[in-house]
Amino acid sequence: MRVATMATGGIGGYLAVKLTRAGHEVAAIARGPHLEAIRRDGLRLEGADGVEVAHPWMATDDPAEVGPVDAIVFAVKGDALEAAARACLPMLGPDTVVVPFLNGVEAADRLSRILPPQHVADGVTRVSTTITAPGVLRQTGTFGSFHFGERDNRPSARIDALRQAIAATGAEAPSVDDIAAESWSKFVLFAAMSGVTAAGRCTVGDILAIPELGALFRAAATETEAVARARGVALPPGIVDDVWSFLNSVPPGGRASTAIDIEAGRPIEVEWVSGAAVRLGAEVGVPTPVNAMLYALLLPHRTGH
Ligand SMILES: NC(=O)C1=CN([C@@H]2O[C@H](COP(=O)(O)OP(=O)(O)OC[C@H]3O[C@@H](n4cnc5c(N)ncnc54)[C@H](OP(=O)(O)O)[C@@H]3O)[C@@H](O)[C@H]2O)C=CC1
Ligand SMILES: CC(C)(CO)C(=O)C(=O)O
Repeated sequence: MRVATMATGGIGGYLAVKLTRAGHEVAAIARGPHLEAIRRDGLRLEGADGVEVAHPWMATDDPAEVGPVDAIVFAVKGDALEAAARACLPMLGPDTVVVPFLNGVEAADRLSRILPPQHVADGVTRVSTTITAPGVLRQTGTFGSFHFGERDNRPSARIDALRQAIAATGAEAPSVDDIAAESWSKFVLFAAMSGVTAAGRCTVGDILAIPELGALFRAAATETEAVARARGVALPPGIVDDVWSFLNSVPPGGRASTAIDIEAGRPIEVEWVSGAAVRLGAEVGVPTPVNAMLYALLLPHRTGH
């Protein structure tokens, strides 16, 4: 397949390495020193499968050089979505699928305001990866799953092709019956994990070990579950217990990417995570006081330092 990663950070870079090494033509969209390093040395992933280096088919900051691709793995931070989406336009062919893996539940709607909606699918990932130096990515833990589908859940050859390509690399890419339920299930986890680990400057191990923090996490997750159900999302029963169980698969020192970003002084996605839980709850009359408190505590750090 010909796949573009817009862009080639933690998520896009992880898939760029895996798909390139599996023989696919990957156009890695990146910029600045990160792009220079990828061009010079390739992209290095230090992770669950050891050290893997890949030299993508193309590495560029100009999507017009790439031309139409089969699929775009769309993974930039929430605040960068609009500009990155506009930059994707030259890579759209007649049946190109754009799969967003951003945290939060609003990326597909936001993309559909910029790209022709028939190109936009929806997706969610559970993996923990970060850029540690130009051209270098580090994965924390061993989990790595990618769940995606057409927004109306119809069968789709283009989704199946990308799913098979990712699954063949050893990452999990199961078929998805209800992508909205999948996205919101991750959001129930992530809004709580992001809010608590970033605002509390703590780890998943702390959440599991300190009953007061565990209760805060569960209260935040319970609110987000209520928001989802009020919006008509068919979440599985016991979702808060499920996300609690997921915490046990994260290494004790693990944190949400929001917490890693805040510590590094980078902008954080608070508007699209805790802020979205509050905003989307208010739209359907569901109070979210715990998420509102976490949102308020994180707002001063929104733009990094
Ligand atoms: N990393 C993780 O473990 C997980 C992340 N997610 C979500 O995935 C999304 C992406 O996160 P992640 O991969 O970590 O982000 P990163 O910050 O690692 O990567 C994003 C990259 O996009 C680049 N970029 C942004 N806009 C453009 C552009 N217009 N042209 C070229 N490059 C651009 C950034 O460059 P620059 O630095 O120059 O701005 C950066 O290198 C987020 O919503 C995140 O919450 C979800 C699950 C896990
Ligand atoms: C919680 C986690 C690690 C799961 O993939 C994540 O999404 C993030 O840190 O951004």
